Amino acid sequence: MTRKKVLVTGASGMLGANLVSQLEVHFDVYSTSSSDFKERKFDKFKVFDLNKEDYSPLFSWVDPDVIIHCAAITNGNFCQNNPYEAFLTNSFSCEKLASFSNKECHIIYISTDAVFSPDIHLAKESDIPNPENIYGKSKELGEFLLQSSHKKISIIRTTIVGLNLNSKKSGFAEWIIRSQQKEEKINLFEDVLFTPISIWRLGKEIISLIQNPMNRKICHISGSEVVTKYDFGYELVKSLNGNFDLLTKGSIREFSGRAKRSTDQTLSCKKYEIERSVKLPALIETVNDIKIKYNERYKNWK
Ligand SMILES: NC(=O)C1=CN([C@@H]2O[C@H](COP(=O)(O)OP(=O)(O)OC[C@H]3O[C@@H](n4cnc5c(N)ncnc54)[C@H](OP(=O)(O)O)[C@@H]3O)[C@@H](O)[C@H]2O)C=CC1
Ligand SMILES: Cc1cn([C@H]2C[C@H](O)[C@@H](COP(=O)(O)OP(=O)(O)O[C@H]3O[C@@H](C)C(=O)[C@@H](O)[C@H]3O)O2)c(=O)[nH]c1=O
Repeated sequence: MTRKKVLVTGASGMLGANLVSQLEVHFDVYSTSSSDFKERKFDKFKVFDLNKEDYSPLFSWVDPDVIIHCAAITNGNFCQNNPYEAFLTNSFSCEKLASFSNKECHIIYISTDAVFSPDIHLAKESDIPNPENIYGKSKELGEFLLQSSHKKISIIRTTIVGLNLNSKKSGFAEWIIRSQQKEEKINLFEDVLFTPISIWRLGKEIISLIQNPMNRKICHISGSEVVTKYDFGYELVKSLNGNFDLLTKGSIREFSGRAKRSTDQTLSCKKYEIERSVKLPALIETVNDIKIKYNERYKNWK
């Protein structure tokens, strides 16, 4: 049987780069992003700016059966100050991927908890989005454009944590790890709730969705446990035998001069768990995934 052709966008980013190696075991994987990176091990990669109008160079290079659309501007403050760029990249790329790909192509769009407002605890797929900031609005519009496209689509709303293969990038978990290495104190929000899932665990669910797609267009796939950003940092530092004295409990309210963020970023994944007969991970499993990957890559974290 021929392997499905899968195109991953955002392949130099945290999720995309790791996803390519996970997907390669099962599919014929092509990938793209707006820049290359020195740690890239996979081939069939093309630099392509999704802000361009004409996607023919990308689709004459590959005619995918499935697209996993991970590319986005994820810096919330940048999006707030540059709404044109945020909508162009995060929203209108969806419309262009839909119109340039073949009729049968299945588009999986990685969306976010940030489409919801803090009024909703454990947001369900049936809840109405009401984003707090431009980043969230741009992802909501991306969802809308795909839903209006008449293509086969899956929108995954998630809250990912993980490690970057690309050394030019750094996410939430790396920020905590680096602060430990540099012995610098950091303030972790005690008043922001989320339901984190590791990028590798999400990758497994994405593989299963490619092999056995859902009938629903939107699904929530995140961790099963509600924790604060402080709880996450505490567990991560504990699992790596780090120094808790460097972690301070802080409040998002003390953080001025940045785009507004929701204080409740939690997603309910009950529907997905029931439909797919899976148990999504609790905090300890998510932290353990990071620990395993960190030790694999760097042998010893200090
Ligand atoms: N990180 C998080 O906390 C969360 C992320 N998400 C969603 O998950 C997805 C993956 O996130 P994550 O891996 O963290 O993102 P990253 O910021 O790590 O990576 C974003 C990727 O998008 C690419 N990109 C940005 N602009 C363009 C463009 N104009 N043309 C082509 N490629 C572009 C980047 O390329 P380059 O390297 O060249 O900049 C990079 O490869 C995103 O859609 C995000 O909205 C959802 C919930 C939480
Ligand atoms: C969580 C946190 C952040 N910060 C600071 C440092 C950190 O780099 C910066 C941004 O925080 P975050 O990384 O949590 O970013 P933030 O934009 O809040 O998080 C979001 O990311 C985007 C991409 C999403 O899609 C959302 O789901 C959401 O997880 O705020 C703290 O000082 N303390 C904290 O406890």
